[in-house]
Amino acid sequence: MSSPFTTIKAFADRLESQPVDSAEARMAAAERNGLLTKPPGSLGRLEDLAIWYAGWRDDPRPSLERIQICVFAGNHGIAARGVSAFPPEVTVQMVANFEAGGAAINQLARTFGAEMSVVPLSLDTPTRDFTQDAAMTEEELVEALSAGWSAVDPEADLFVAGEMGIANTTAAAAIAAALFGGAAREWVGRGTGVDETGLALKAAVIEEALALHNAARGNPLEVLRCVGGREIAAMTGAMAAAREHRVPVILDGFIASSAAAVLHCIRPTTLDHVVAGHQSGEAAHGKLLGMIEKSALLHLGLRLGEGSGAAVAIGVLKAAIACHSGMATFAEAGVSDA
Ligand SMILES: Cc1cc2ncn([C@H]3O[C@H](COP(=O)(O)O)[C@@H](O)[C@H]3O)c2cc1C
Ligand SMILES: O=C(O)c1cccnc1
Repeated sequence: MSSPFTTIKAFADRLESQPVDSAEARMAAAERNGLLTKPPGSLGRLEDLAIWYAGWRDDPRPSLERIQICVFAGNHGIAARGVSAFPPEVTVQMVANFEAGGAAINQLARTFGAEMSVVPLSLDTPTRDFTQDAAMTEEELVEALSAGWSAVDPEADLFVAGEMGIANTTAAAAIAAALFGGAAREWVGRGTGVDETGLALKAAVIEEALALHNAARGNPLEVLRCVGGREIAAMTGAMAAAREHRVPVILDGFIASSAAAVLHCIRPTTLDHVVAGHQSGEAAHGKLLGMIEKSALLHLGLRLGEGSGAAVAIGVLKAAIACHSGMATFAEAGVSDA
């Protein structure tokens, strides 16, 4: 499927009129939840998850059959500043690993019954070093948003966006700092494992970028263009497309959350179809989730990306839906109600 926009403005306009969930299905699911053979509220967040999912699928007794994980890959000019513990050629090497089935996300996709695809985005042309120039031109941003948009299967019943891009925790932290303010130091983390000097370098690089791109602040898509990356923009486009098709999304870690934050800052309701799968070990992820008003399902200390934390959370959503749609009601089971 191709994307329905060819300009940044047309993408932004598209966000103005996106569908909402089915209140009828959501309310019917809440009613069903109250009839199931368990003390009220005893399945905790699983109950909320099933009801949320039912609303987006327009089905009070939904199932989860067609799960899509899409891993977007991009290269970053900022990698040349030494902000990652790994060299930039790892991005393309990991793409080959995804294609061969050898990465963590391959195993998780198989474990949770998801279809996984990889979308490399102009890997031979890294974004520009955003301390010197905007990371992307307008055309490049539109191309990346479109690639993400087009990657979403409208027939999927759940979508996860993952990413691979050496140095992208620096881009994600720059986006977060530009959108939400605060010192760069508060938004940086160790990514692939940089030391204290590396952390200080990341913060310094981001401060330089914020000074250069100060005019972009207040315009979330311009922030994405100036300090983001192709795979991050693709995740933004994909999450918006999922909303267009009423496909619920499980959000991955810090980098995916920076892509989601762009949508949140355009309008917070653009993330109503999104649930946070996990809180990653990247230092500022908890703070970023707070900014986008999401509370993570899992806290496992993962700090990988690739969609891995979201993939593990698919298991939680499956558990929620299995209970909600499969359990007997008090009347059906002949169990005495309170
Ligand atoms: C082998 C390998 C596999 C990965 N899979 C995801 N990432 C993760 O690490 C990168 C972000 O960290 P930084 O900003 O420090 O470069 C991203 O590619 C992210 O997806 C990986 C990193 C490596 C080295
Ligand atoms: O939270 C993430 O997305 C993350 C953290 C560290 C490295 N790569 C990704």
